Amino acid sequence: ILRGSEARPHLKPYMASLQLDGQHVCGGFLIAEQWVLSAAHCTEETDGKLFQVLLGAHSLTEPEPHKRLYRVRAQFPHPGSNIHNNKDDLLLLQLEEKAELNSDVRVLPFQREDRDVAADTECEVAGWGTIDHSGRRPDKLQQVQRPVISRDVCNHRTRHDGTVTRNMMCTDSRRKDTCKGDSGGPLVCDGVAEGVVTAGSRVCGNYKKPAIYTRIAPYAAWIDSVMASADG
Ligand SMILES: NCc1cccc(NC(=O)c2cccc3[nH]c(C(N)=O)cc23)c1
Repeated sequence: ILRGSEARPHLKPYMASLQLDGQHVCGGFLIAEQWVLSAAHCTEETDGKLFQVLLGAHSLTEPEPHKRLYRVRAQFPHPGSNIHNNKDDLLLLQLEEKAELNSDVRVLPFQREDRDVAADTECEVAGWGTIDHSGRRPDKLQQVQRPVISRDVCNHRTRHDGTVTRNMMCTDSRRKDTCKGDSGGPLVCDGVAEGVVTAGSRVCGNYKKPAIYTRIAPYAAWIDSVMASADG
């Protein structure tokens, strides 16, 4: 998160850190006791290894009362996701066991009504992604509030030039923005997860490249079917 602020500890108890060998790679969030939603692009450089999922954390390194690392039983990238574009950039992770829910670990509801969030709506995004252009990484969860911009503005030829589909949404990226390592985290508007951070053009903090999110509502049926079909 560029030019955000430290989140109030454990006030976003749905936040997950997807880790490999103890390193934060991507964000994610708890959508059910045994399920985390993130971005399919996060698996690009994992060489087939399964993530571990850190829940209940504010600091990535300090001991905290309800912080716990969960193993992943299975990972389900959306079948339409691919490395060449941002389409269907969603990843479902089934935890080895149900997460223990408590004051620091909580499920976040996601939007099921497929209707665009109005432009200028202020939404919040959080993550342990890079906090400056030198790629510095935070120890503590960061957050930033960003206004939604219309798909038409986001698709202007000087911005994302028509690549933003109806299954995506955008927020203004002037100065304050998402960045490397924030992918997979939720865009929360009025307490509901409306989108999942995607790297898009990978650019951070440049108003000409608004942040792009995969809208969740169009994928509610896919999410429900994967959760229903997986064992346990
Ligand atoms: N503001 C939109 C936004 C949201 C989330 C992430 C990103 N930016 C990256 O993720 C990124 C940035 C720079 C070099 C990078 N290299 C790689 C990579 N996978 O090799 C990713 C990146 C941008």
